[in-house]
Amino acid sequence: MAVARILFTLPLPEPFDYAVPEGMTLQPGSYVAAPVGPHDRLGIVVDVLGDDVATGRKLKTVTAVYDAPPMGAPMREFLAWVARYTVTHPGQVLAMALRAREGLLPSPVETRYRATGKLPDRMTPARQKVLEVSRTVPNCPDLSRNDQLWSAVDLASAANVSSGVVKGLAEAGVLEAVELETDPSFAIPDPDRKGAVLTGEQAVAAGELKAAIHAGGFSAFLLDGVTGSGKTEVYFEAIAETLKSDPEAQILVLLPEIALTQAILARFEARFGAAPAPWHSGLSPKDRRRTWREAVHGRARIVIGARSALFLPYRKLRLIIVDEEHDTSFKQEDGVTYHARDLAVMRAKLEGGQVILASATPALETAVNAEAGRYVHLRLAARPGASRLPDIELVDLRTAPPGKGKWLSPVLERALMETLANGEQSLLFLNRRGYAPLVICKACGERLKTPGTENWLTEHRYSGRLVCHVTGYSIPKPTKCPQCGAPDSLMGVGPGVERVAEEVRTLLPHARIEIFSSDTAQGADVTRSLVERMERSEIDVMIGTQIVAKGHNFPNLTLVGVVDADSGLKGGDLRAGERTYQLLSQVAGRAGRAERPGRALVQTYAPDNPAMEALAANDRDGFLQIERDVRSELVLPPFGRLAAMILSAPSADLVDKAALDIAAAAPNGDGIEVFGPAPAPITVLRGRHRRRFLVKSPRIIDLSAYMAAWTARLRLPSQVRISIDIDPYSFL
Ligand SMILES: Nc1ncnc2c1ncn2[C@@H]1O[C@H](COP(=O)(O)OP(=O)(O)OP(=O)(O)O)[C@@H](O)[C@H]1O
Ligand SMILES: [Zn+2]
Repeated sequence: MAVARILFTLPLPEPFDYAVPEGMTLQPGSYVAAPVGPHDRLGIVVDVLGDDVATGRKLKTVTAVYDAPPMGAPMREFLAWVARYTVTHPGQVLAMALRAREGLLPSPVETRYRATGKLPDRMTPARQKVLEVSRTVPNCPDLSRNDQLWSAVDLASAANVSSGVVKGLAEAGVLEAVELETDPSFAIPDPDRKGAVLTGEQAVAAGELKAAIHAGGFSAFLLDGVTGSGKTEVYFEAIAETLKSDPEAQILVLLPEIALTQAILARFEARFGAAPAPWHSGLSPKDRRRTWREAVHGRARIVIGARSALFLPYRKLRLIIVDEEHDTSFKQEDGVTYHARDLAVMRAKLEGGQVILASATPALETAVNAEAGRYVHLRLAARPGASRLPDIELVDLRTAPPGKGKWLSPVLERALMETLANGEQSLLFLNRRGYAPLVICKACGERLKTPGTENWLTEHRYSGRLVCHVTGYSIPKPTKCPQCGAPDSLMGVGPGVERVAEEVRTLLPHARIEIFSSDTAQGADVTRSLVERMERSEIDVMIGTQIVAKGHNFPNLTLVGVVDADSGLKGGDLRAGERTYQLLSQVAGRAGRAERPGRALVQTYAPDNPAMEALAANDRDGFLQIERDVRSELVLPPFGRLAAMILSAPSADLVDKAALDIAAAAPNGDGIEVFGPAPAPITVLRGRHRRRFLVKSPRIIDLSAYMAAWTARLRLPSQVRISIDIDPYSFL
């Protein structure tokens, strides 16, 4: 009797041995169910051993094996690598790969009906009505995909008859029952359809990618092109080449904020004649199960998704594209913390495929890797056709301040009026949702916060509520101060998009104005309609948060105004300058994407900040050079390593006491510095008080191993939880 070593989707430190029953064939990667305690649990086989291992042991037996292609060795290696790197149990990482386990079962089927063309021997008015509604669908091989077929219930209700009539017609052979898969396969993309005629430099970049795909084996590329230079068109060529080179190849495209950028799906469909398989947190359980199953069986050829799509167990992943690779939403901060860009490179390496990191403003980490020759550096310096990069001007708010109670300086006001007069569109960017980011009491000075935390409440006029953007806590706006009881004393301070919209309405009373933020664009339909109206020039001024910054092509947009360029520079974040530069050049890059030239006006109180100077001079490489010098001087990433340990407990006392014990247990290590404990970036989250240690080391040190050794020594009360964040992105 063989023995299977099984890793479960549970936070357990190691796999367990089980007896394989007679007649069951397992191999490494097989998906199985086996008893753990009183229940059957899902797991994968990591190894199959001979019967000598079973000798003298009483083993439980594997219950069932699922009918799915076993998880491949590169994927299993990937999961093990991630567990080690992120200092988590392998079973927890496995659970991320098996998020839609219902996809292990075949698609459910439902019975639908087609009219065969045969007429009933006896016609009645009720039967007549059914025949009028139902369609005569020819019995072709593709029938199982046909969504024009009716279910019995729908057909009966559309014909306004009882379902007995439908049943009778089916028995008489007039209608035929067809079993339809509830989760059909995705249409197969066609790589031979015509793409754009590439410009010279686009063709050079595409040529290098195709050559690498043709040669096979791991390679990594930085596709570095200014906004609107056609990076998407270039990676479409790489996708087409991959599809052509291997009839089973699968391609993963990672995009930030995928749920919000529906336009890209339409672009894929136009290019390949088939919509890609989507994967993101907004999918229904049914769609999730469908994409998961199709990825596992290798039938989803192009998957486009958010960071977690990297953990799908593809059957044959050949190419990964990380679009907007600098985007911080690729960093997962909750649970198993990881950066999808870094993991994408590792996954491609283990799969022996290619990875393309695309950006107009690469992360410093990526730029350094490209310079060191670890990535092939492909550049696109120009926009195709008549389109030019926008001029970026800084508006010094110290010398040209907005009027009292306003947020737009006279320079920006004039530009908005001119743009409207020219029949062109403007975009105002402000990364603050709601009306005002802070509410204070005029009588007593109280700042309204989420109870038990230091998080300010944001005023939302649209909904009449005060909302905490960190915890989600929200209340109707009180009519009197909760602290001193003064009536009508609460006042919103600072600008949010709603307040800026109010100001623009006063300035341009006849303009069509819309707010685009995650509050107004709830759901894919609303988002799509906003984007389409903007594309068709049915909106004159759009006021948006960072969700407008990415991916959109608005041909008639010629003015971008950045309301508060400095907001991202506050706080002691290691990447604050870099992030500000990236976000602002991306927003500015929305202007002038078609024939008409665009410009960007950037309001700032810090025009001599290096990020602002570089932005105005369009000197990205100069900016990266300064960042690089600072970080290498301070031995910060990518020239050194950082890790955080976050501990939390239900009370401040408990967490502070645990922090002392944890500090005392920190192992000594050459060149390793431990800072803290300090309050974590979010001090109180879901009722738990949080503290943080920050660990810094030179590059050559295996910081994951250090953190693992540290946590292994700890014996903590059960109410105290710790989590490790290797290469953290949130500070203070
Ligand atoms: N060779 C070409 N011929 C015609 N149109 C092109 C060509 N290359 C790009 N375009 C068009 O130019 C616009 C910008 O291209 P694309 O979106 O691929 O650029 P991008 O570099 O990915 O932009 P961003 O940095 O904003 O994401 C698109 O509308 C695209 O269809
Ligand atoms: Zn008060």
